[in-house]
Amino acid sequence: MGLFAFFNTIYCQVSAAFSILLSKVMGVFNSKLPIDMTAPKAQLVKDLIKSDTVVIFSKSYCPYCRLAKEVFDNLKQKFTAIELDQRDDCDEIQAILGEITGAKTVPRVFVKGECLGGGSDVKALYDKGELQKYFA
Ligand SMILES: N[C@@H](CCC(=O)N[C@@H](CS)C(=O)NCC(=O)O)C(=O)O
Repeated sequence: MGLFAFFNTIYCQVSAAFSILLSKVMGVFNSKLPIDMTAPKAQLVKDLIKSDTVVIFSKSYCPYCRLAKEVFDNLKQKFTAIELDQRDDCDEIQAILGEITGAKTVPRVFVKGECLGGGSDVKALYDKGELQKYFA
């Protein structure tokens, strides 16, 4: 692993830990931030999930997102990546993904509309030969 990738991974781990900590702290004051799943933004996320066989909600600098993309590249399976860090509605979409999947971290990987989890989850499924079954 190169120096940049190493620090990138550390940065991602810290930002993921910070976001989990923040959500726990918020939880003390506000049991759950309201997310309107009937709002147009939630509908947009649902439409994006259905927009391709494989949809990856990603951040362009995230090593786990790169891992997920590599897995699908290895399978020669095309995917749509939505780079949330390049959008103004990044936080809003992550909150909605949190509501839908139970986690707000990136990547959030969907295959045929089903959330398979994050980068490590997809890699584990690939290593076990289970991911391949979705495209058989
Ligand atoms: N085990 C998870 C780790 C994912 C993770 O730590 N992602 C970081 C970015 S690299 C994250 O979501 N940080 C919080 C954020 O960006 O909002 C996976 O494999 O997907």
